Amino acid sequence: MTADADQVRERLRTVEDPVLGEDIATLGLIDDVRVEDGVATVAVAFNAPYSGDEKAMGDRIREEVAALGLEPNVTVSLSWEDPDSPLPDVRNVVPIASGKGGVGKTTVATNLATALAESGARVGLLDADIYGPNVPGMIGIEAKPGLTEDGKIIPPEADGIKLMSMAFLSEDDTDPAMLRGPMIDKLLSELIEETDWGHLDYLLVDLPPGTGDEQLTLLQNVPVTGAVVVTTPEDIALEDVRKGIRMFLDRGTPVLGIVENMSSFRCPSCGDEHELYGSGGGADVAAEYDVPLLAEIPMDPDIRSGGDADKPVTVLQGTPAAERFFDLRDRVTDRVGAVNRAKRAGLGADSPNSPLVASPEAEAEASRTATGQPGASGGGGGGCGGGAGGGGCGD
Ligand SMILES: Nc1ncnc2c1ncn2[C@@H]1O[C@H](COP(=O)(O)OP(=O)(O)OP(=O)(O)O)[C@@H](O)[C@H]1O
Repeated sequence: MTADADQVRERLRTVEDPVLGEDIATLGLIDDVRVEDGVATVAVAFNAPYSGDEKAMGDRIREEVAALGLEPNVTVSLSWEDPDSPLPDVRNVVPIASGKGGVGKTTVATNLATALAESGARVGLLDADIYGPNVPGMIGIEAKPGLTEDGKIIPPEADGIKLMSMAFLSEDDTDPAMLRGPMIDKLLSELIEETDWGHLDYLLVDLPPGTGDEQLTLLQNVPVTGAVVVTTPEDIALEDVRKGIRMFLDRGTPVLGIVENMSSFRCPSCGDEHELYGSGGGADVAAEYDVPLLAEIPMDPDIRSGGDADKPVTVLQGTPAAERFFDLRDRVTDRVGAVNRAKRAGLGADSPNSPLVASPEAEAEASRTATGQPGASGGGGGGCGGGAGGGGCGD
């Protein structure tokens, strides 16, 4: 006798989520199971294409279905997507931020974009650095955007990455030095919403450095999945990175993790890595806020020459630097997956194993409430409760 949909569902209770610590059925990650003509179609609420964790769970589902004598067909359901999003065809928006300039934010954004595209993901890169839009130079895109019949901007494409940049607007009368808050809001919103991105798995946004208006505009206007915060190991940069992390957490936007760039110097002659500015700073800040340290990228002549030659290092495969960016890609996609699944499962920051982190402000509010002290905010804190159905963090 062939197994029915209920038996398949029951069997899928043996498939554990490697991050959230429970099985995918209990977490509510199975949207639908149908059995027809010996084929079991299982629709899962995964949303991080090319995540190793999600691929592994997909394989486990296939194994269990096959063990019931059925042919597995695993599909990804997107029923939880927010139909009101200005970017309904973009699965994940991931800003790359830094507390201060010059720490390698653009280098990380371009290399991560290239590494994602290399794995087969559909990738967009938005260079939102109003004061120094340098992504087109770094990535080697010379083409200019076009226009669709209905007036949407068509982003130029290179190495599988669709790119929009403030630099494309600089030929008109837009002098960045003259831009003020509302104009920046308008330009950034236009760049995001008026671009015909098509279907994207990941839209990376190279934010301007700092914790000001532009960053907040982005957080208000698009549903951000989670941010990557870039720092160098020096103390001053680490103080800046704290501000950057708090900016996201206070607004209920998940932080995917920290990248410590230029964490050491890779000597091109001997291949050894030497620590120039001390070590462990990025790891300490990551531990302080309970977010992962996603990568420690050395200062590496391959990276600089890659950027200067208009080719990110991940294109120049086989270098030690390129490997670091491939590892970063794998950590980022897994974190994106974990954050989305936690939101879908309704696991807030206070749930064990949740990848979501409460903001320091929300924690302080919670402890004030617990000790009966009057609270400072009337709005219930930032937090990241994240319910199913596309609500919660980052929206
Ligand atoms: N790991 C690295 N090894 C060698 N050079 C690096 C590395 N990271 C960044 N650089 C170089 O440092 C310079 C600054 O990097 P980048 O432009 O990425 O910084 P940024 O944080 O985006 O700066 P800004 O805030 O000014 O936009 C570039 O010339 C880049 O090639």
